[in-house]
Amino acid sequence: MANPMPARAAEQSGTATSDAIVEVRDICKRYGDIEALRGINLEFERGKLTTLLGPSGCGKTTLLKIIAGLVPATSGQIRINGKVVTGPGPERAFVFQDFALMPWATVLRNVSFGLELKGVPQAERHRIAKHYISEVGLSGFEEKYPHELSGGMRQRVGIARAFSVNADVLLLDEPFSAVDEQNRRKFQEDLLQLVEKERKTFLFVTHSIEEAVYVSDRIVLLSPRPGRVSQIIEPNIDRSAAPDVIRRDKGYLDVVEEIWQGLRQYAE
Ligand SMILES: Nc1ncnc2c1ncn2[C@@H]1O[C@H](COP(=O)(O)OP(=O)(O)OP(=O)(O)O)[C@@H](O)[C@H]1O
Repeated sequence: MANPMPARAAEQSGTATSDAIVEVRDICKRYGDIEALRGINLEFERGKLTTLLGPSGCGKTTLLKIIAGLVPATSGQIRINGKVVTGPGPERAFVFQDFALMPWATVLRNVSFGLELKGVPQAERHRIAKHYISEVGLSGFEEKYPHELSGGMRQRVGIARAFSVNADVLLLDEPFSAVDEQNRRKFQEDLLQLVEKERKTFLFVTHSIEEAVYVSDRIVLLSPRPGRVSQIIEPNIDRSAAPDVIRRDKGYLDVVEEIWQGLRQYAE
């Protein structure tokens, strides 16, 4: 069911896709004396979900923020749809670890806020926001405030907000880290449905190998600091199978093990 590409072949295809929406070219990042990233070259294809995985501190969040235009690279270049990134832009939406919701605003206002900033008239932005609130399973919660929601529900608000602005690229930094395992699995299913339905490009950071293999078209393993691309794996999961069948599938488990072995060298 899961058929990982040999790392070398995948590495080549990982930097030679023709339909790349995001291009990362020779990115290096220093924070003072700390060298966080060194010589990162990657391309991200339209409509695919790529996960960044690697030891703590290897620069996953930094890379995501550089792509978002929230943090400048020390050297190198990011291109989105061929255009060089100089700051944040409407074609990219960042879903933060803590969701960054406005506590004083309702779910509806939070989800439609990006559209409000763009000057979209209220009726239109509420129509769009309600559509995505429903897509993430929060219909009926439009008038609730963030403190009235569980962590998982707040996460859904963050995702609905990212979808509402109709960004081509969604950058998700450990979006499921604050929710329990049951909800996490539900979100993984939701995420896969959204990837299929919306044809957006997803860049996803997680610490969970299982989660990465379950949701990703491609997994980029980064080495410890300074982060470099150490391996690219394409799990090739047959998503037509039921979730519990996939999670028990030998091919799926083999990819999980392969990645674990790849990362284990850094833990020892
Ligand atoms: N604003 C900053 N100023 C100084 N150093 C920073 C800053 N942000 C990150 N770093 C350092 O850069 C390195 C990479 O950090 P980053 O958060 O990108 O890693 P990460 O792989 O996302 O980590 P984790 O998995 O623990 O979330 C770390 O050593 C971190 O301490």
